[in-house]
Amino acid sequence: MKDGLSVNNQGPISLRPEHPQQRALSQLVTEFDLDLHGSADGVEISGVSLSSGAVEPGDLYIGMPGVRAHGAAYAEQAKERGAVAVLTDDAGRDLAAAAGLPIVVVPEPRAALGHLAAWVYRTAEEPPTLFGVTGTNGKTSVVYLLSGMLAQLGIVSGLSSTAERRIGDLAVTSSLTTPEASELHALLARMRESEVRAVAIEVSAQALTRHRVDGIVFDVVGFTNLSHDHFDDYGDFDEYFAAKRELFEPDRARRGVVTIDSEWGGRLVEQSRIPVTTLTTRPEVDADWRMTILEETAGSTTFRLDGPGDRVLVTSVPLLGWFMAANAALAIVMLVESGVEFDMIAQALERDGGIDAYIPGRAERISGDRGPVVYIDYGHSPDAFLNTLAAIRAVTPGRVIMVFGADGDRDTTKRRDMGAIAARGADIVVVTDFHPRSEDPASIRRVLLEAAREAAPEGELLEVADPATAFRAALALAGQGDTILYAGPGHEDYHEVAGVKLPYSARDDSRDALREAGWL
Ligand SMILES: CC(=O)N[C@H]1[C@@H](OP(=O)(O)OP(=O)(O)OC[C@H]2O[C@@H](n3ccc(=O)[nH]c3=O)[C@H](O)[C@@H]2O)O[C@H](CO)[C@@H](O)[C@@H]1O[C@H](C)C(=O)N[C@@H](C)C(=O)N[C@H](CCC(=O)O)C(=O)O
Ligand SMILES: Nc1ncnc2c1ncn2[C@@H]1O[C@H](COP(=O)(O)OP(=O)(O)OP(=O)(O)O)[C@@H](O)[C@H]1O
Repeated sequence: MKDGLSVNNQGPISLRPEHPQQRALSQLVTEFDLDLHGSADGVEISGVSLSSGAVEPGDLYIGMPGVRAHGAAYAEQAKERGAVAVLTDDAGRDLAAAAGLPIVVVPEPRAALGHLAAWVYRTAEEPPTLFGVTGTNGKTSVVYLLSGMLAQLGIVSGLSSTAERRIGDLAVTSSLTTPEASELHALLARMRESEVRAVAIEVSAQALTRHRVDGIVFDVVGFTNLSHDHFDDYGDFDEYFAAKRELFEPDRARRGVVTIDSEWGGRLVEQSRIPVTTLTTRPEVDADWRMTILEETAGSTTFRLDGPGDRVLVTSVPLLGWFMAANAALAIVMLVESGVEFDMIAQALERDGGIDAYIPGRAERISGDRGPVVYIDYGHSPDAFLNTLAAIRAVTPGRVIMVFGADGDRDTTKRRDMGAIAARGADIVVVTDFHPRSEDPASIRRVLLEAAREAAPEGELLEVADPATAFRAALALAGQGDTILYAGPGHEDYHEVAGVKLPYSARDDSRDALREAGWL
């Protein structure tokens, strides 16, 4: 494949090693004491894939049971693309038989995948410094802030986030927040080829529940916060928290940094079984590290970080909102916990006049010097709305206009809170569609509109189904001094309606709208 990029028919391109090493299937079977059917003689594996469309020659194809299909049913397709063996469960053995490849049977392929992929790609041998970030909001931001500061420190780094997987200038768009373990270990192997010395990885609750980070021991893990999201996957806060807490276990990480602004941070410190350092942004909370906001503007946030042993640093992030400073502080403490000298960090940031980081689609300002300020954001939870709206209000002399929707086929219980928070925090609310997927878009809008109307009966409320038209409606109402927050689409380049991904980039289209209006 061109430049070592592989095409996956179920998602975007993924990064795999350009010079894969071969390992004998027989050795894998012995090392993991696996149940082999067929002969492993002379079979050499050079990669692992769980999607038939992403298989490359030499791959071990993982036939995994899924929600819609059993992956073993695609074993013949995998063979056509060059798979040399199949790993599946009991139910998959017969399904995969027609491919005529050696079959390894394990009770639960997903649970075996991480460790097998680590072995095939040799990612446990001399790994780079590994940072993992979890929490409801702020993961992507912390990962980019870590990556930005690592570059400022002269350390070659890579990252895996909801937006992109990135190695230096090479970036591919992500489909999942945390990739499946086969893809993650392939990415790490590719990073090793590029002599990456540190990697920042966003770890979702689903990744922990679904074994996507198995086979990895993080050097430092960080926790941002926990608020209402993903109650479709986890029944309540306790279950959701328990999934995230997994990252703070000795088999997953060596040290942790926990933001203890919320009750959940405190609980994590109590329950964590690895050594943790604490961070707060709240004056009344006692913690090892403290972040204090010094100045907030529309384009940057200046803060002070105080740590043990009279360590003090004053710096800024080129991003909106106290929470971005909190994310930056977390990233700095994670660097310190990984062994980087605090003074070196302070010197690099002072030399460069602050933290150098660009985060695609996170409160990203797309407007120019004239006209309303416009931010495109990825926030899609009540807490993200609350924080971003408060940050915008603090720097907006005029009116705050918010455009948003709620995604279909995802946690429906957060919608009313999203509608109410938007109506209370903005002067004008424009409810639009945002990935309705298989749901009726009008019903989603109705819930948001009703909640918004109840929360702010006097507020100005518009309903515009089409996102591009909705943004233009907001822009028509905005002038100099006003701010538009378009929350939801962030970095994304599609709008998913009834199972079809239609091309739509809120960033590009909204820039076009600003041009049409003469503001750019
Ligand atoms: C509910 C869930 O976790 N689904 C994941 C699951 O899909 P599935 O069970 O439906 O798979 P399936 O379609 O039945 O197929 C079964 C198997 O056959 C394989 N197959 C299928 C068809 C084919 O032609 N060839 C083939 O090989 C598939 O690769 C799969 O291994 O396995 C797929 C392959 O890895 C994942 O992409 C998919 O994640 C979906 C897209 C998803 O939305 N997951 C969400 C819940 C998620 O993980 N989100 C978190 C958090 C995000 C956040 O913080 O906001 C994340 O980390 O992204
Ligand atoms: N520390 C924080 N506390 C509260 N809200 C935050 C914080 N950091 C970011 N946010 C809000 O959440 C939005 C999403 O940020 P970010 O993408 O970094 O989070 P995330 O955890 O990666 O979410 P996802 O996994 O869905 O991408 C931001 O645009 C902002 O509105």
